[in-house]
Amino acid sequence: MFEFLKKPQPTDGLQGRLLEARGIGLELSGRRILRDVDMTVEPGRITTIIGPNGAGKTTLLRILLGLQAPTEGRLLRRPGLRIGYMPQRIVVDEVMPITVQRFLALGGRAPRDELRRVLGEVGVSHLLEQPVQSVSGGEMQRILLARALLRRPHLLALDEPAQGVDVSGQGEVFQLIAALRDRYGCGVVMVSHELHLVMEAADSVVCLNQHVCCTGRPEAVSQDPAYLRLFGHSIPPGVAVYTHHHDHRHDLHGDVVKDVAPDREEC
Ligand SMILES: Nc1ncnc2c1ncn2[C@@H]1O[C@H](COP(=O)(O)OP(=O)(O)OP(=O)(O)O)[C@@H](O)[C@H]1O
Repeated sequence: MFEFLKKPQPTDGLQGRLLEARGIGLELSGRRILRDVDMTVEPGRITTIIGPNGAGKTTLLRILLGLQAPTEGRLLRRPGLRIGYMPQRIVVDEVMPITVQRFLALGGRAPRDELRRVLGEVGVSHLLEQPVQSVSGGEMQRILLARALLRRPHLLALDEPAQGVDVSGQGEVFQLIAALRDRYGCGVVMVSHELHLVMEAADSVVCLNQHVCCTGRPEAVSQDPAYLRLFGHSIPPGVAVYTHHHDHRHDLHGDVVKDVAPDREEC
């Protein structure tokens, strides 16, 4: 944990929110990663960060969680906030096979009943004794989600929770997240590329491209000119458009879409 989070964090003006970022910026090795980002995360609401590849979404999430120190701005956190974090990827040792039970217990003490409970909540309690190396990509996402629930979080922070899940299963993952939010009464902050599902499932959307291009309710964001410039279909062929996961290249009107971010200054 970084020193700046060990110091008492200012909580003035949080007004019931779980987290608030004010003017957050990050420069690494002389390169601007984020600038002047304001956003809030509220209890009982799903806030989703979207944006093109390299927009700084994962980095912003890590800053919100205190895993990365910003170089500018202030972060306000509710005192005693318990966070369950599901990272974008996790390295599983192929040489030392461990069961799902052992894997979930790595973070600390957790009774077997508790492990079974969280796995049950995400629909994979049958995997408890299975080697973690043998589970499918979609099952692994659920196991990581279960791991994030172990601390009975006030805030669930999810980095691409539907990554590696086939299209038909992605909707189920989003429904599951909404159900967990209802069950735990927690806030959710997540990063996602599944724009169609985000627009259905989020209470609030932050469209990021180094800075906040637009933010608000999904209906408003999906009509915003900045959003349409980044993701819209009215963009001429050949202009970079991001509608899905970064490994996918999209063919717009026969033109290969380039895998580079659009003009960052203008979103
Ligand atoms: N530790 C680091 N040192 C230098 N540059 C970094 C570091 N971490 C991230 N970056 C850069 O910051 C930018 C934002 O990365 P980040 O992973 O936050 O983007 P993202 O929006 O989550 O992208 P994606 O959609 O591809 O996952 C990238 O250009 C990345 O190379």
